[in-house]
Parts: sequence; C-alpha cells; structure tokens
Amino acid sequence: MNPPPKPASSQTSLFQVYLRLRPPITKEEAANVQRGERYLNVEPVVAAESQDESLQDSHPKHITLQPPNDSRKRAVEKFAFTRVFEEESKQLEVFESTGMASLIDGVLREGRDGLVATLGVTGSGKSHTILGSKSQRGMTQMSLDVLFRSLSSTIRSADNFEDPSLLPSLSATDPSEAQIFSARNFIDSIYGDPSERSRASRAQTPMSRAQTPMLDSFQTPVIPRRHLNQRLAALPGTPDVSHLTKLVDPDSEHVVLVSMYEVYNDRIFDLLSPSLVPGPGGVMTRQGGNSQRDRRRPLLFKSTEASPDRKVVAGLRKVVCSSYEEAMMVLETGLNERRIAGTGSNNVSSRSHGFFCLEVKKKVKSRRYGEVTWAGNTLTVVDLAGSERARNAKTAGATLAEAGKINESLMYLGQCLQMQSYFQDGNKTVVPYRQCKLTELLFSNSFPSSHLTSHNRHPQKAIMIVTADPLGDFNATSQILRYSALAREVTVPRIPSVTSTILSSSSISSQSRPQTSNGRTTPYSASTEDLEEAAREIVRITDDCEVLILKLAEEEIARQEAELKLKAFEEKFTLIEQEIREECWAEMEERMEEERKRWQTAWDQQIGRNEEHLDKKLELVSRDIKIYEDPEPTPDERVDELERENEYLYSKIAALERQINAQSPTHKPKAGSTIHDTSELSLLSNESSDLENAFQKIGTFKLADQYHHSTGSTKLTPKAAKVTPTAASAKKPRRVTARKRDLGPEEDL
Ligand SMILES: Nc1ncnc2c1ncn2[C@@H]1O[C@H](COP(=O)(O)OP(=O)(O)OP(=O)(O)O)[C@@H](O)[C@H]1O
Repeated sequence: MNPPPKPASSQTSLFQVYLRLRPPITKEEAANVQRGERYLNVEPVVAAESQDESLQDSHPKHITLQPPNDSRKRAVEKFAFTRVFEEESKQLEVFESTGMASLIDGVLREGRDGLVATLGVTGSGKSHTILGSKSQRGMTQMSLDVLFRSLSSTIRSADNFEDPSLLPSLSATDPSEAQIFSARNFIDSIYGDPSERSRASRAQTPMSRAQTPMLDSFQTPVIPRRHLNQRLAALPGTPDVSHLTKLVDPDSEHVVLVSMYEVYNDRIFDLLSPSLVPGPGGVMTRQGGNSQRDRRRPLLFKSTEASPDRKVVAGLRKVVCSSYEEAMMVLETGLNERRIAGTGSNNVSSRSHGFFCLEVKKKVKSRRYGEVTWAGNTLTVVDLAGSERARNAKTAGATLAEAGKINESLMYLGQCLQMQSYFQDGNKTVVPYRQCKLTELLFSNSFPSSHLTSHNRHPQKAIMIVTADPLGDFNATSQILRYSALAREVTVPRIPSVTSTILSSSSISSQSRPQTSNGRTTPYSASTEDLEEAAREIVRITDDCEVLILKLAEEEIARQEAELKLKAFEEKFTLIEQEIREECWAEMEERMEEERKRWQTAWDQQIGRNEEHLDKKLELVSRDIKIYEDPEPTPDERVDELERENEYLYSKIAALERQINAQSPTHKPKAGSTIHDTSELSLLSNESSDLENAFQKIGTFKLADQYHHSTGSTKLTPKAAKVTPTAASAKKPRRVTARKRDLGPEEDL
C-alpha cells in the first residue's frame, strides 16, 4: 500500500474531523470481535508519522476499511482523520483531545463561535458521545460544567429581582427576535404544581422526561416540583472537568442564554416551545404520531434587522440560566420534545438533527450614552440524526420518509465536508452549503463575514466527531467515512494469481495424478510448455485488468469530485445571478424614485402656478363687480301684495266653484252666492272634497311658513294659528308667489 494520506491542514479546514469507534455492546458483538469479524481496522502509528513535527503525538489517525468477503471484489479503502479514538476511549479523553476546552475558550474570550457535531450511521454512538449515558456525562454536560464554572463569579441571573430591567434589555439587544424567559419561570412552568402551572404566565409548557439523558420514554406525565431535587441528584457527575475551568475578567458581567431547536424534514422547530395539548383532566398529552408538526410553527433561518450580516434562527424561545442545574433542566425539556423513534437499527433513534445552543453574552455599556447592550458568542452542540439503510432499519411510512430526508441532508453535509479540502487549498470554490437547512446552519458561520459592520467577527471553530461501529453496516459506514474523512486512498485488492494456480496445478507431482486401474497416469492433451505459455498470457491480461480497475476507481473518484465542483459552481452562479438581479432592481428603484421626485416637483410647481393665476383672475373680477341687492319691501307694500294675492285666490276659488256647479247639476248653489270662508267648502258635495283638501293644504302651508320664517314674536300661538291665509302670507310674499306657480295653470284645477 502507498504511504498513508496526510490529513488536511488544520488551520484552514472548516471542521476538525475526529473518528470515534464504538465498543461492542452485546455478548454476541464481543464474540464477533474475538473471531476477527470487524471490517474496520486502526492503522498503527508509523515511525515516519510520529517524526513529523506537526504530528508529533503518537495517536492513530488512519483506518482501513476491509470489504467483506462477498462475491464482489471491492477496493480496500484507507481514511485519514485529525485523530482516531479507539473503542476503549472514554468520554473525558474525547472531550479533552478534541479541543472542546479551546472551543469554549473561543466563546468566552476570543469572540469566536464554537460548534461541535456528531456524524455517523444510526446506532454508532453519536448521542452517547454528545449526551452521555446514565453514568457518564457527554460533550454537552461537560461543556456546560466548564462554562458555568468559568463564569461563576460574573454570571447574572434573570431571577434576580433587584434588576428588573435585565430581561427587557436582553430582549432589546437580541438580534434573533427571541422570546426570553427567566429560568425560574420556565422551569416552574414545567416542574411546578399543575394548579400553579395553569396560573403561570407560560401555562402550556411541555413536560420533561424522567431520567437524564431522557431517551427512555415519551409518555412521562407532568413532573411535580418535589421530584426536581431527586432528578438533579440523579444527573451523572462524572467525568470531572473542574481542572478545565477558564479565567474571565472578574469585572465583567455575563448572562447565558440556552435555546434548543431541531431540523426535522428540512424545517426548523423550537424544542422549548410546547408541542403538547391539554388532555382530559388537564394532563398534557401528545396527540399522536406527528402531532408536533401540526402544533409547532417552523422557524426561519434568516437575516434580521439587528443582524443584517449573518443569518439567525428567528423567533426562538431562550432561557436565561445562571447555573449548571438550570441549564440541565432546560436541556431535558428540549430533549423531551425531540423526535425519537425506535427503528430496527436503534431502539431510541434520533429522527431529527438536534441543536443545543449556549449563548454567552457580556454586558457592554456605551461610554457616551451609558446605554447597556449584551453581545457575545455561541457554543452550539449538534446531535445529528443517523444515516441508515431502509432495509436494515425496517422503517416504513412516515419513518421511512424521515429517513429519506435524513439521508439526503447528510449527503449534502458530506458534499460540503468534501469541498472543504478545496476551500483550504486556496481554491475559492464555494462550499455548497445552501442546499439544505442542515448545511446552512452548520456552515453559514464558517466564513469570514464580508459585511462592513462585522469586521471583528471571526469564523467559527468547528469540530466533527464521526462515530462508527466496526461491526455495523459496511456500506453505510463506508459512505459516511468517504464523506467525512480528511483524506482517502483506494487500493485495489490483488486477485489471487491465476498463473500461480495453473502453474501449481501443472507442477502437480505425477504421484498426485489420478491413476488408471492398470497403473498408468492419465495423459494431458497439451504439453507443459503450452500450459506455461497460456499461464503467462493470463498473467499479462490479469495485470492489465488490475491496472484498468485501478484507473476506473480513480476515474470514479475524479468524476465524483467533478460533480461536486459542478454543483458548487452552479450554486456560485446562482448567487452571482441573484446578486446582479438585486443590484439591477436596486438601481431601477433608485431611478424610479428620482423620476417620481422630478415629476412631483414639476406637478407642485404647476399647481402653484395655476393657483396664482386663479387668484389674480378672482382679484380682477371682484374689483369691477358690485353686488345689487333688492331693498326690503315696506309693510304697506307687503300688505298690498298680499291683498292682491288674496283677490287672486278668491277669484280662483270662484272659478272652481263654477266648475263644480257645472259638473254636478243636482247640487247647484244659489245664484249669486259666493264662498267667503274656506270652512264653507265643507258644505259642498263629495266631489269637491279634493278641492277642499287643496284649500286646507294652502292654509297649512301658510301657517307653517309663518311659523318658520316670521321675525320678532313669531312663535306660533293658537291665536296665530287662526290667522287667515292673507295675514299669514303677508309675511312671506315671495314664497307665496312660488306656491302660486306650484298650483299650476287654472284649467288643470
Ligand atoms: N462509546 C460507547 N461506550 C459505550 N456504549 C456506547 C458507546 N457508544 C454507543 N454506545 C451505546 O450504543 C447504543 C447506541 O448508541 P447511540 O444511541 O448513541 O447511537 P446514535 O448514533 O445516536 O443512534 P441514532 O442516530 O439512531 O440516534 C446506546 O445504547 C449507547 O449507550
């Protein structure tokens, strides 16, 4: 085999990649190891490697993957990692040797985000590494311990009522539009008395599972407060990490915000938001299989107003924790919400990618205005869902669909990890991390920001711990290792030599040849020389064949790399196109705005000119025009006018009488008789009732006119009501004239 591949430079790689091998768990597995059935072997540290100055530690970094002895002839693969942890490695060793302490240091003192994630086939030990077991703490718990120990003298609690402005000031300066809770409120609503909880502000908080690491049951009922202390005592206290405590400025003030979310089917869900519904008797229950999907709103990973240069998960719930115990309670709550299902490969398989975030914020007081802001960095711990083969996992329906999404997102992650070698070689090819939510969340913070306001922000430090079971599924493990390894080398196995087989058969001693019954050996149909010549020919062809197989394997790798590059370029072109479109759009909007302003100015000027013109015209007109008003008539004139009208009405009445008499011969009035009062009209026949009504209306109009329009003591009194039409109409001659017209021509009546 050729010299082992060198791991990529650790200074420029986006992720440090470690491999951890899972020990056998069952007796059967242990027996298989004894029989040498493992296909994954750790390469011993070679002298040349340990002499290398940059790699002076004597830990293994390479493994070989020996394909199983099936009918297919597959190449032996060799992979390189930053370091390989063998089966016997303990949690503390992994914590210390992966540089978790330096990741925490970056968050506390260097202004650098940190990220640790586990990647592996389902059941290979990811959750064990990240979350630990009932007796051993995982990376998360140890990180929390180191962090809270380091901040013990400077940390602030949101439950400290001396400063009620803490939560509002945290909320105001949080760039992710988060809802921020104090730990006490949050934990009370979960572990408090149910009756108290229902009164609490956060009434519908989800319950938690009973035991750390919370991977055993979903149906745990509401947990009363009296169990809280027992639960805290049950948390594993080992390994001890007190020796890793960091020093921070004792005059500073810090807060720690804990948030949790999961990526499920390429959507982000808050794990600290309730997904439970109140059931009968006030007990919180799950609605069934995928009820969470219905209740929880997917969150966006986006740039916000306060964070224009980097994307954040917007709208999360965040809990201010001031101690290890508080943070553990929040962690348990979130884990309880996470989707976990039993599959054929693992009884408690994670069906989503879980993110646990610890934001350490430092108080910053503006010297000029005394304003308080909180800024800091985040340590993110990621427990990725395991890749699996549907056949092995025996999944179906929704779980199978989940597996498809999990495998797809892991494939994208693998592509990004492979591309990081190009990135670190100075190649500007973009790592194609925008292909899914998972890679966006893991990589978007890995690059130096080009935004003007964020020149101080460093790219994150990231660690990937790849877990593998040396007795597990060969194909799935090989795929994960291919994705994640820092370097890979393929060696084509030598096919057992046909020549040697033939030659050995040709050189079979005559004693071993079958003999006939008469003692003679069976003759060969070809001579030994012919056979040797044929064997040599076969050797030559076999060698050619091996070279071709090797070339094919290399071509295959080159093709995969070319495909990845193509994808990356496509992504880059899409980005460039998007940028150009945005630029064009911005330019067009700017021009439109300019044009709009120009038109607005011209329009305003035109309106001003028009108004000026109109004013001038009005001035001219008002200068030359005098308004003539009719003089008020004197009382005598009005009396004359009314009398004239009276006469006119009487003559009209007379005309009407005549008309009635002419139409009704049986009721002829006496000759020469006249009607002097409207009341006399009632004596007329039924046929004249219309006329009578007309007279009454005339009288009413006049009275009404007098009531509404007379001046001085014009209030309508009973006496005034008896005023004759003549007297009433004297007050309003013009109106009466108008009514005269209303009555219409005489002949119509
Ligand atoms: N280093 C280890 N030492 C002891 N036991 C381990 C170790 N790694 C894993 N295990 C055990 O193996 C089993 C499966 O591990 P775990 O649940 O961590 O797998 P996983 O990769 O997280 O699976 P999934 O992706 O399905 O969630 C568990 O019972 C765990 O306790």
